[in-house]
Amino acid sequence: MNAASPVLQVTGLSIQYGGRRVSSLPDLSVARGEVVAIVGESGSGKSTALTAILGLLAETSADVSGSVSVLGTEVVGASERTLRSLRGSEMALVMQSPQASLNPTMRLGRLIHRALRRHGVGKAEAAGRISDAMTAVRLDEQILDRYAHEVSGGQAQRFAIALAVCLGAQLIAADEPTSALDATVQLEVLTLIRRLAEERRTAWLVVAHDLAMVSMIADHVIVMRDGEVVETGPTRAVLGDPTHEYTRALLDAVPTLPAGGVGHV
Ligand SMILES: Nc1ncnc2c1ncn2[C@@H]1O[C@H](COP(=O)(O)OP(=O)(O)OP(=O)(O)O)[C@@H](O)[C@H]1O
Repeated sequence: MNAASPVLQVTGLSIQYGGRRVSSLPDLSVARGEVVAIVGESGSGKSTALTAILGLLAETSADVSGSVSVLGTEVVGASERTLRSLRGSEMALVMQSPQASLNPTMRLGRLIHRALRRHGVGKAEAAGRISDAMTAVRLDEQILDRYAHEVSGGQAQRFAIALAVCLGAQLIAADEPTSALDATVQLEVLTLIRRLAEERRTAWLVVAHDLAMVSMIADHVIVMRDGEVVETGPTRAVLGDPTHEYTRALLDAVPTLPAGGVGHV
């Protein structure tokens, strides 16, 4: 692996249930500092692709073929041990509903300390890492004394991202990371994603159905329909001048794109 190698390289990924192909990604790479979005209507196969990339379909009835390489380690067919070592320290998942993804019985501080301990980070180093991650996501450390239900949705989502940053994840996969949040908080989380990509060189793979959001943060976009990629390319090109009628229909369904058209937050 050299610095220019992509963090994530997907080739010929196909996921079937009972012989029916529900998702496929022929070719996808995400480099350091890059945000790639997968868009499409409900049921187009976005989340299935994301979960396969994270190795989360390994113990299910899904038939996964192709190759998913995260920092040079193959995910498809990998042992649970290999997947465990990748999760957290190399790749992390940020879910749609942050509060639901955080253990409700633990204060956030205990939760983050426990995650670090599980990844072999000692107490002395943990304090520095937590403080650095909380600064990165602009959260006050006082929040660590609270439980997940005692913080706002936006704070919980920032905390979920802080957890990934703290563990050193270089690839963060996010499934609809802002759709459970209200509009102003959505913008804050989008700005955070973009900033972490730029400042920390984190690679992001974001599943979304909201094209306005995608236009604000993504460098590249992949448009999926019925389990197949119909269009892919730089965000400005795909959303600014779509070649496929399905992409055009998705764009037509967006009530308002931000003034000035596509561009980063
Ligand atoms: N465990 C499963 N068994 C059988 N089919 C499944 C399973 N999980 C997902 N599917 C099917 O795979 C297809 C793609 O679903 P997926 O959740 O990936 O779509 P999506 O684009 O992420 O949609 P949404 O935005 O609603 O989450 C759907 O037709 C779904 O019914």
